[in-house]
Amino acid sequence: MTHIVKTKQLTRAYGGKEVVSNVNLNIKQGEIYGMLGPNGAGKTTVLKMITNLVKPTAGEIEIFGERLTDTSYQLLGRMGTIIENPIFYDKLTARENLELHCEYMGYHNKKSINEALELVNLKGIDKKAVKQFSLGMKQRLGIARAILTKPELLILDEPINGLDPLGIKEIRDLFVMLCKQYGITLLISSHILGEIELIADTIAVMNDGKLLQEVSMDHIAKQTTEYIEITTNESSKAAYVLENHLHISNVRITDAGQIRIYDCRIPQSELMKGLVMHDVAIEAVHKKKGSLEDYFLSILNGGGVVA
Ligand SMILES: Nc1ncnc2c1ncn2[C@@H]1O[C@H](COP(=O)(O)OP(=O)(O)OP(=O)(O)O)[C@@H](O)[C@H]1O
Repeated sequence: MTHIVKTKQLTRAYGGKEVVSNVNLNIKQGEIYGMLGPNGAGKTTVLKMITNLVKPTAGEIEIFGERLTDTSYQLLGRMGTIIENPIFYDKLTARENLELHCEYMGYHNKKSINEALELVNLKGIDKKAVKQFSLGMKQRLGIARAILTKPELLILDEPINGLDPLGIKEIRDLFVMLCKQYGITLLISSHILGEIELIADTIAVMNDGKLLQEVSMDHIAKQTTEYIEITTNESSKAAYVLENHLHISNVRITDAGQIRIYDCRIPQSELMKGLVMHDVAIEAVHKKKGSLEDYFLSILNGGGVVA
């Protein structure tokens, strides 16, 4: 599959300290690529390098198959971006802001303003001054501005910051639509897993300037392991019986005192029978699947999940 963005050993240092170290991203055409990591992980710096706002200390960036240089204006013209909070002329209306942007970009297709306003659901209030806009409306206007020139690649830094749940859903649906219907590749950063797990095709996990993992959501779905959870008031005794009498080795007691068995081949009826025979009172037995959150926490904590 063609890669829209590729970074090779991308590195940026400030005052001798690397805030992005040897990052290799591979963003495929037509996908939603989520960059996930806690505040300060280096996500914004990576996005700024990809959009030529910050120069790498070392490494290379390839966009649309071409190497990004100081003079890659054409490549940049094929992208739409929101890096940090979008800034507008507050006294001007939404439409006037978009008209100015078109002029600035040398893009003279006035029809696209209507289309963009419609896509982000701002058509009815395009004549309002931006200073009267809520944060969510400004965010949507930012997206309208970013898609105005019909970019092939949309780069959005924390686009869901500060939105309420309804606003988040609207924006999320918009992203999926832009990707699926318009074939736009989206690169989205976030520090909140829940914001991108529902839409991303691939996720890059960053921490402390490093890329810890680049992994497809399909792969993650297969990796999130199943386990059997037993609820009992006698967890130590239950664990002892499971290990020593039933010879099950992969047993863990959680902080909440529940027992987890990471081998789902053992029939639950057999487990219950064995425990009851050794006088362990059981309240419940369930088969469960590890959450995505567990998976990402294990990556951030240096867990051994390998893509
Ligand atoms: N211009 C700069 N000068 C010095 N340090 C900087 C500069 N820009 C970023 N940094 C530092 O680089 C590190 C990564 O910052 P960056 O903004 O890329 O992280 P982030 O993952 O986007 O987090 P956030 O969501 O908080 O923006 C931080 O420690 C930040 O303080």
